[in-house]
Amino acid sequence: MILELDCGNSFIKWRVLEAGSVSVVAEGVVGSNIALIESLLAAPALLLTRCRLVSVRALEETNKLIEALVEAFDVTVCCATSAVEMAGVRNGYEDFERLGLDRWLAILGGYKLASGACLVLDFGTAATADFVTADGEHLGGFICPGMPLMRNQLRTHTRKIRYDDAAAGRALERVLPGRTTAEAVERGCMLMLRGFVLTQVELARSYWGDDFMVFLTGGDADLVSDAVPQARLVPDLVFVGLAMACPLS
Ligand SMILES: Nc1ncnc2c1ncn2[C@@H]1O[C@H](COP(=O)(O)OP(=O)(O)O)[C@@H](O)[C@H]1O
Ligand SMILES: CC(C)(COP(=O)(O)O)[C@@H](O)C(=O)NCCC(=O)O
Ligand SMILES: [K+]
Repeated sequence: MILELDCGNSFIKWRVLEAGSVSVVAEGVVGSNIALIESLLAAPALLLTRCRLVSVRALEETNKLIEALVEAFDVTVCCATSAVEMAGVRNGYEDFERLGLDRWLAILGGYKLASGACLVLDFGTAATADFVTADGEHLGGFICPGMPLMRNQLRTHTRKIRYDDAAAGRALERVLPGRTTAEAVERGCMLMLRGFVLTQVELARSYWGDDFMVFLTGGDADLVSDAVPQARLVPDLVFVGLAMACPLS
């Protein structure tokens, strides 16, 4: 079985595939290396032989995780790395290694699924947008704070914005003007993200007319999906690209 990991700034997304197949045997989201190992040990009947991973974390942190995986499961690990060009896509960054690896993999996945021009939007700790033309030219993209960063900035830089997670969860059931602090902040930040999305779609339309696909991914993608009904919500888009960057024969 193959262990796949997407190590973002806030969470590690993991899943296990049957070797030589696309069927997902187990999956989860965890907050730390230790929690990952514990979840994998707790999952029944996993026979891990290989692992592929992408990380936007510091090298030292990623290496610690790899060591822990090798020690616990004796897996062979393949780490996705940057490239100037892959699967028909040319990295648009001046310095290709500076483009976040999660973005690069989501771009590869999006271009493959679209077979044409695409706009890839990822809503994690940060929110990112990336533009790829029909002939595989990555034009670059945009980065702004995602939902967790926006709400935490308000909580830590004001005296009176304080509310708990339960109130935050309830607040997002509707988008009427907020009548509590939780509602006002949670809905305000969500509308910021939706505004970001609409701006990106407008830009893509100015380049390509209606001839492009929009992909939404990342843990908070469902918060914006109503704003772009034409978009495809692909929660595992980074994993699609990961399989392309780390083929395991
Ligand atoms: N099962 C889940 N576990 C944790 N966070 C989740 C989950 N589903 C959605 N989220 C949301 O996803 C966001 C984090 O997105 P993610 O793509 O994992 O970020 P990153 O890649 O930066 O670690 C959080 O704001 C959280 O509210
Ligand atoms: C933009 C990101 C912080 C997004 O990370 P995430 O929200 O998925 O944890 C990450 O892709 C990154 O660290 N990129 C390097 C800078 C860049 O892409 O220009
Ligand atoms: K991510």
